[in-house]
Amino acid sequence: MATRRRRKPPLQDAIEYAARGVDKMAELEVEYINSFKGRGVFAKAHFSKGDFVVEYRGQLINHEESVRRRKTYHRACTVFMFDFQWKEKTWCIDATQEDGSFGRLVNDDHKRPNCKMKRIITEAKPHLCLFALRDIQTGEEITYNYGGNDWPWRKQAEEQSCAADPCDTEDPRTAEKMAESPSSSVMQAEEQSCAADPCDTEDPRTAEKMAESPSSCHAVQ
Ligand SMILES: C[S@@+](CC[C@H](N)C(=O)[O-])C[C@H]1O[C@@H](n2cnc3c(N)ncnc32)[C@H](O)[C@@H]1O
Repeated sequence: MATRRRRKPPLQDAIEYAARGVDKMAELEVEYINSFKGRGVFAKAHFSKGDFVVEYRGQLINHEESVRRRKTYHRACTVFMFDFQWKEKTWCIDATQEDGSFGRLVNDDHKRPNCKMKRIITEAKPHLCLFALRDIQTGEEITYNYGGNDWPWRKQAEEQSCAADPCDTEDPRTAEKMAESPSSSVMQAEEQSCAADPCDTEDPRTAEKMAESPSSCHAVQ
């Protein structure tokens, strides 16, 4: 009789990947989509609702340092800086470096995202991880809602979908709109809790650390 492999609790899975600093290479791939969206991350395997998908990896820096860096970076790069709350302070994952990691290449979908960004704590450090909001089929693009409402590409995507010619030609307005983009990210991360997924078994280290942090959602505004 065939035995079904027991699914690893998603929080435990995320903690292990975060500790190793690697991505799910067998289950994810990066593809170039078009000149409007750039690259994106796609599922090479099925993900079940609640699964850990990928970490938004980068340098963990404090608020002062993120303010300083934002002044020096090109504005288009600041979209790779993800602010979040931890221990009643604002922190930032700076993923501006092209380091080959997948999380930084996940695109925004504010209408029908298939993942949600959550904060986990392991080894006394916060990590931002994407978890599946629903089952994700092989071939689907991994997306999450960056939050906010004024990301330039959202308006442009609507304009494009109304346009008669949907062909993929470079739009000079993109660069302009990117330059107008907000200088600080308004993406959102909430804490991954075991209650969110009844399949999770509690990691004592994490639970302990999570208890230290505020229990509310971590809206980044
Ligand atoms: C964090 S990066 C994501 C990876 C990016 N696509 C790339 O190739 O480097 C965010 C950038 O991706 C693009 N992007 C993200 N979501 C998008 C969407 N839904 N439609 C169009 N462009 C999007 C925007 O240019 C944005 O500045």
